[in-house]
Formats: sequence, structure tokens, C-alpha cells
Amino acid sequence: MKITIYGAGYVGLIGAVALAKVGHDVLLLDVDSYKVAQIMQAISPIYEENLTQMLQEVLSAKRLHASTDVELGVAHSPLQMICVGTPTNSDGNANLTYVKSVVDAIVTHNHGKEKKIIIEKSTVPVGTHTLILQWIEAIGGDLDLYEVASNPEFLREGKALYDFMHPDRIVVGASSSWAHGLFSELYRPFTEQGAPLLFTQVASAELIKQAANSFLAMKISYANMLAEVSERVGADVGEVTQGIGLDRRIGAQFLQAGIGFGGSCFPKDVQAFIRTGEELGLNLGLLRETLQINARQRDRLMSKITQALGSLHDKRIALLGLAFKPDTDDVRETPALYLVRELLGRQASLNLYDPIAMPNFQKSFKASPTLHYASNLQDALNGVDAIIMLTAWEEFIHADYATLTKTMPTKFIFDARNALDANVLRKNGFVYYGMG
Ligand SMILES: NC(=O)c1ccc[n+]([C@@H]2O[C@H](COP(=O)([O-])OP(=O)(O)OC[C@H]3O[C@@H](n4cnc5c(N)ncnc54)[C@H](O)[C@@H]3O)[C@@H](O)[C@H]2O)c1
Ligand SMILES: O=c1ccn([C@@H]2O[C@H](COP(=O)(O)OP(=O)(O)O[C@H]3O[C@H](CO)[C@@H](O)[C@H](O)[C@H]3O)[C@@H](O)[C@H]2O)c(=O)[nH]1
Repeated sequence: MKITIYGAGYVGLIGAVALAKVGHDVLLLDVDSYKVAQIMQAISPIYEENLTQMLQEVLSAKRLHASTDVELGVAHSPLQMICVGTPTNSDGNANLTYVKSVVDAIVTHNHGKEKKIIIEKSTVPVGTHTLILQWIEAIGGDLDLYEVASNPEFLREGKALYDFMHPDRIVVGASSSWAHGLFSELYRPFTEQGAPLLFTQVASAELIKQAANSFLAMKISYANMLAEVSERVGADVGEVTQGIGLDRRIGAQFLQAGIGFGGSCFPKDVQAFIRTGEELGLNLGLLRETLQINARQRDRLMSKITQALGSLHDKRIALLGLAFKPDTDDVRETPALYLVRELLGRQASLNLYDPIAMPNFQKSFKASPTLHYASNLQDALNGVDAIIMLTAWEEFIHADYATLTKTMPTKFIFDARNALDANVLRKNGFVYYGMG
């Protein structure tokens, strides 16, 4: 079946490729003509496992086309799926400007006056569907032609294609049987493989997305709270989270303590949910504390560094890992942004290294005498006084630090992800600091 997708970013491009892969005829629209041209040449603008190969496959099969032409996009299908960004406004609210511009474009270019389902796949605050109807009305659109549905996306970066194609569940908030039929057909290739398709009210689907991300963020902050307690009482947070995670009611996932969560989703979505609460006259204090614990982890790491090293002036520090998590080139809200700012502010000199995310990070911080972008791990570790491991890339987990740091005077290593083998490092003369 045919579908139009607006926004060729992490969600839109992955969704487009995955839906084309299972046989649908996908038209992917973006306002960025350079991105569109790249996609048409099978060059992926983002780094994701297997993406380039699958992109080539669906382009050759002519099941995916990318374009900037909204007119084509509107005419292509009754399914109009919005996957544009919803970043945080300065007041913490989700910025719906990009969503609105797509809605306006759909209504303006619906020359054939065909019935359309406008699908919120972007993460939006609960209640956005009613706003969309108001926007349509405000520009003279005929409300009888439009149904708004919510179909939130739960993929993780780094595992995006896999997650899209093997979802734990597909959530669709839609009211008409026409929409239910179209969504059932769209997702049949996944439901036939066992993925549950949950139809809900539109508001429930919107709320499910906000609730899921906030719950996962809260779980991480809970583990980080336990890390702080563990340090005080001589417990090992890894053992504690393993011990509670084996209880199936709690579950082992998302209990990895460390520097805290970053990325383009959790920080903004938790913030937006808190704002939703405020607008409803509700204080979602649990989520405020979730963000506070998250910020405190970064401060706690900085305290460990300054307590161990003293003045950072004239110290050179290796910072390993710039992406917000492994297997992605995404540096949005990455803890590395905060750490680099803090460390430079204290006059440290830095060697930065990441296997994939360096070009994206370089857009925020240009190279300088105090900021060296290393060409490989050995280059990053040459002549440093301390190592901070910030992103748990396999390369960092399995590195032979003893051999790579032969000339290091005192071997300080700060493991911001609790991912390294502390015993082996200590045996090799390192002064090891973890997070709990
Ligand atoms: N990144 C993730 O892992 C993830 C997962 C689930 C949900 N989400 C949500 O999905 C949405 C998109 O996130 P993303 O990370 O893919 O964003 P992104 O920034 O990677 O991509 C957004 C794309 O939309 C394009 N765009 C902007 N205005 C447009 C318009 N009027 N018409 C067509 N294209 C337009 C931009 O050029 C860009 O290519 C957000 O709401 C996000 O919260 C993201
Ligand atoms: O136990 C854990 C798990 C994760 N993290 C951190 O949490 C952040 C987010 O990680 P992850 O959830 O794996 O990545 P995202 O790609 O941001 O995916 C989240 O955000 C997406 C956007 O909404 C959702 O679709 C996904 O379901 C949700 O997992 C990263 O900084 C991780 O390092 C931890 O600190 N401890």
C-alpha cells in the first residue's frame, strides 16, 4: 500500500526504509533538498546498522522515493505520516512548529479534496490531535476530510531498523473503522510476525509515548540514585541492580547506572511531560526528580575528577565517547557536551575520540590547542593525565589500557558507564573511579 512520510530523520528515514522493505510504496518528503538528494543516491545521512544496504535495496526495487515536493506527497496516499522534529522550547514545552508546517502544507496542497489520515508519529504532548484539528480549521480546511491518528514510535537509535521491524508493540490511536483498516494493512507484515497491534483512543496513544519514555528515564534515574547510595555504604550498584532486576516485576533493562541519560528523546520528552502536567494543574514531581538525579550524575562525575586531579589547569584528559550512546553518530544532548564545557572552563586540555560521532561533535566545538580530536584510541591516550570513558563503545570496553598508556604517570581512569573491568584495571595499576 502507499504511504507518505514527512521528515527524513532518524524516525522518518528508518520508517520509510522499513515499510518499503516489507513491500509498501513509500514517498519520503523532506524540506532539506541536500538530504533528499543523498537518500536518492543511497547515501544515508545518519549512521545506523544495516541502513545503507537496505536503503540501496528499496531504492533499486523502486519502493522508496524521496522528494521535496509536497504536492506529490499529499496526492500519493491517504496515509500522511508526520515524523518531523519536536524539540524543546525555552519554556520546556515541545516545539510543534515543524508539525504545524506539515499539517498546513497537507491541507494547502490537498487539491483533490481527498480524505486523509494525518498521523502523528513524531513524539507530541497528549492533546496535540485536537490542536491539529484547530490548525486545519484555522486555515480553512474541511474537517470532514481529515482524521488525526497517533502512531508513536518506540525505536532506539543504534538499533533503529531492528526495533522498527521487530516492535514489542505497535500503538495506534484512531477513531474510525476506515483508519483501523488502513493501519491493520500497513502493519500486517509485522503483526503476521507476532507484533501486537494495540488500537486505542487518540489521546491514550499520545500519552502512551510520553509515559513510556518517562518511565524508562525514571528507571535509569532510580539506578543512579542507588549508585549514589551505594557509594556511601560501600555497596556495588551493579550487584544491587542485578539483584533487583532479576525480579521479573522489576526487570533488568534500563537499570544501568552511569553518567545518566542523554539523546534527543528522554531529556526533552520528560521535560515536555512535566510541562503537560503543569498545564493540567498537576505537579509531576516524580519526573522533576528524574531530571534532577540525571543532572546530579554529571556533577558527581566532575567532583570525582576534580577531587582526584586537583587543579585541571595544565592537565590533559582523554575523553572517550562523544555520541550519547554506542552505535550511533547522534550527539544531541550527549553528556560529552556538558563535560567538555565544564573541563574547558577549568582550563583542562582535552583529547577527544569517538569511532563514529566525531564529525557531528566537531560542529559544536572546533579544534584548538586545548581541544585535540584524536585520530584513533592510541592518539587519544598519548600524553594524558586521566581518561574519562563516557560512551560504552565496544572498542573502549575491550581496549588494552595497560599497553595503550605505558607512559601515563598516575593512571587515573573515570568509567562514567560502569562498563570497564575495574578489577583488571586496578591490577594494572590504574586508579579506577566508577559511578557507584
Ligand atoms: N530519534 C529517535 O530515536 C526517535 C525515536 C522515537 C520518536 N522520535 C520522535 O520522532 C520525531 C523525529 O525525530 P528525529 O530524531 O527523526 O528527528 P530529526 O531531526 O532526525 O529529523 C527530522 C527531519 O524533519 C525534516 N523536516 C523539518 N520540517 C519539515 C517539513 N515541514 N516537511 C518535511 N520534513 C521536514 C528535517 O529536515 C529533518 O530531516 C521527534 O518528535 C522525536 O521525538 C525520535
Ligand atoms: O540502563 C540504561 C539505559 C540507557 N541509558 C542511557 O539512556 C539514554 C537513552 O538510551 P536509549 O533508550 O537506548 O536510546 P534512545 O535512542 O534515546 O531511545 C529512547 O528514546 C526513543 C525516542 O523517543 C524511544 O523511541 C526509545 O524507545 C527509547 O529507548 C542514553 O544516553 C543511554 O546511555 C542509561 O544510562 N542506562
